Amino acid sequence: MPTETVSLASARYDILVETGSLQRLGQHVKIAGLSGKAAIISDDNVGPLYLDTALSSLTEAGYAVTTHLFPAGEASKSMTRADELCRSLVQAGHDRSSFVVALGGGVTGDLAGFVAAIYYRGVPVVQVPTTIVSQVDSSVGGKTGVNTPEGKNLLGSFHQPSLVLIDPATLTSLPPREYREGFAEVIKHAAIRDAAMLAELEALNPDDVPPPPELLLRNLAIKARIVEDDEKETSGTRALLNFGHTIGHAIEASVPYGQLLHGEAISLGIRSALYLSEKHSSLGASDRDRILALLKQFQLPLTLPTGLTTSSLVEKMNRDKKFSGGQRTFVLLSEAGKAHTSKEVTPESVEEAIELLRTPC
Ligand SMILES: NC(=O)c1ccc[n+]([C@@H]2O[C@H](COP(=O)([O-])OP(=O)(O)OC[C@H]3O[C@@H](n4cnc5c(N)ncnc54)[C@H](O)[C@@H]3O)[C@@H](O)[C@H]2O)c1
Ligand SMILES: O=C(O)C(=O)C[C@@H](O)[C@H](O)[C@H](O)COP(=O)(O)O
Ligand SMILES: [Zn+2]
Repeated sequence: MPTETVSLASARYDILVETGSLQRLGQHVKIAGLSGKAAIISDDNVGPLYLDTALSSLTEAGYAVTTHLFPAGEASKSMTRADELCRSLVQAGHDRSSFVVALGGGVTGDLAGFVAAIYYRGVPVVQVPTTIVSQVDSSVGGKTGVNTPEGKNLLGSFHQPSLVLIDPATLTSLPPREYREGFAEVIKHAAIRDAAMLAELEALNPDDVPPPPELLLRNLAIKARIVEDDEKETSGTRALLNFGHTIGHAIEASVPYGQLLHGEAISLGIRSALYLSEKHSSLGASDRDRILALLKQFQLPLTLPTGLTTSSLVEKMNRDKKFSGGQRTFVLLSEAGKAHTSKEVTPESVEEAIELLRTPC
């Protein structure tokens, strides 16, 4: 089976990508060495579609399984839902020998991963991602957590999965908007590390679902290598995965959670980050236009929703986890495929980069 392995000082795990692999979840979990009772956490869109398959496969492999559903959507990435899920696991008799299976998109992966990170001070988690965002990005690397009204992912923990099992066939049930939003992260990976992949994405028809499994595998491998370099975002390499997120997260958190999908907010953030890259790094207009054209190809938004003031976005942005001790760090491109962090971006440029989003593209 096409596999990537993530090797960290603290953990080593496989990412398996194969059509139909959800039916063999139990076997793969066994090979990964997990024992104990399984708690599958999923949302109420994904549950009705894939819970039976996951449950049967784990049961056939000899696992006792309980299931825990929560309401779909970004608003569920909250401490309240994490608390409810933890209590539901306690009530279902899970103890330190249990493990969590996160079955769903990035919201499920982040929330269930966070539950696993804190449950009885930590139990293993298996990530079974079912969206583009989660298959190429959120299931890999161990960032788990929840939002607060003040900002995205402000509470959380690094908790690496024991296994990531990707079944690209699950993407066929995604509504078109939820399918396309994921390409913001796919394009981000190519933009920061692999200019050649931009051409492959240009050749992709957004209506051909699912995308080639090998493209998913190579795209998530970009993230896996960065995480191996800097697991906990301490040296600066992992911060590159935040390209487009500084302003993007501020926008996402400034409208009611879920109004803008994560990838849609990141598309806006990428437009701003391209502007800053031209102004404060060496990004050329042709690379900028190529990346903007790709975002358009996947019908991602490039203009701000109405009613957001620049000052309120700047205020939200100042809580970004890359900013500390009064130092503002941005991720810029020097050219397509090459990213770096910079502390040179001025407040005036940030305001311009936000104002730009009020103009058509
Ligand atoms: N931890 C990380 O490194 C990381 C990376 C990227 C994004 N994220 C987080 O991921 C979240 C966004 O993830 P997302 O875009 O997958 O959102 P999501 O999990 O909310 O999924 C989007 C929608 O699609 C539905 N859905 C999921 N899979 C489906 C399927 N196969 N068929 C039909 N419907 C399906 C969901 O129920 C939901 O309504 C954000 O909270 C973001 O912050 C985290
Ligand atoms: O894994 C990472 O590191 C990323 O930055 C990936 C991002 O796509 C993702 O949205 C992540 O959750 C953002 O991290 P945060 O630390 O800014 O919350
Ligand atoms: Zn993201």
